[in-house]
Amino acid sequence: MPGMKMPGNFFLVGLMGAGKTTVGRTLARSTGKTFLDSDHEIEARTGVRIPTIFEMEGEGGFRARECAVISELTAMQDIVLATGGGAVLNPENRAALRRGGFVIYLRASVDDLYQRTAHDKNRPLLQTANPKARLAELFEARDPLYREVADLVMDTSRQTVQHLTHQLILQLEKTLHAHR
Ligand SMILES: Nc1ncnc2c1ncn2[C@@H]1O[C@H](COP(=O)(O)OP(=O)(O)O)[C@@H](O)[C@H]1O
Ligand SMILES: O=C(O)C1=C[C@@H](OP(=O)(O)O)[C@@H](O)[C@H](O)C1
Ligand SMILES: [Mg+2]
Repeated sequence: MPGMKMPGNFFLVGLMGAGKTTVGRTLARSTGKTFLDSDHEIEARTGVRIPTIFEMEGEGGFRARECAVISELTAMQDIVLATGGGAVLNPENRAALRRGGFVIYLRASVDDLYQRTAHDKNRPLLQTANPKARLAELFEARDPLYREVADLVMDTSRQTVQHLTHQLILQLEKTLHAHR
């Protein structure tokens, strides 16, 4: 639905491999909004990739940078923001997300998340002996936090990115219309 205009910001949350970055980009294109990704923003500001930040500053250093970026980006207008999977861990970030826009939780099964992230070396938290077990732990710990901030929960299992984007736009139109 290119050219269709909807008001406000859309923020995507969910685990690694949920499709926040991929779906966020297509959703922005379809709604005429600016696409931003908190991880890309952190990489642009530091000049290094995410794994290097984890190596040099630990997860705590990364989270501090993520919090600063989320605070800034959630105050912008007419954007689609793909957050990093751990952004919801910080209550400040959760408040900023809820305050600044319409929050969409992209949900997927652990099996799907694992398949989508298995060959990617850019997620330091999954560089373990058993990344699938790690994803299952993260799912357990974070699913309630994603639900807490979400205005809309979208199941992404066995759905193409194109189909999901289309479904999302239909859902958003319906929800935003009902709240008018
Ligand atoms: N609905 C989907 N179906 C199949 N593959 C997907 C889907 N969404 C994302 N992917 C793929 O999964 C990988 C991770 O997607 P990404 O957008 O980086 O997730 P996130 O930003 O949530 O970690 C990418 O290779 C992407 O092409
Ligand atoms: O879940 C997490 O804690 C993380 C998710 C990553 O983003 P994606 O969810 O886009 O993979 C990235 O922010 C970092 O590796 C930490
Ligand atoms: Mg991403």
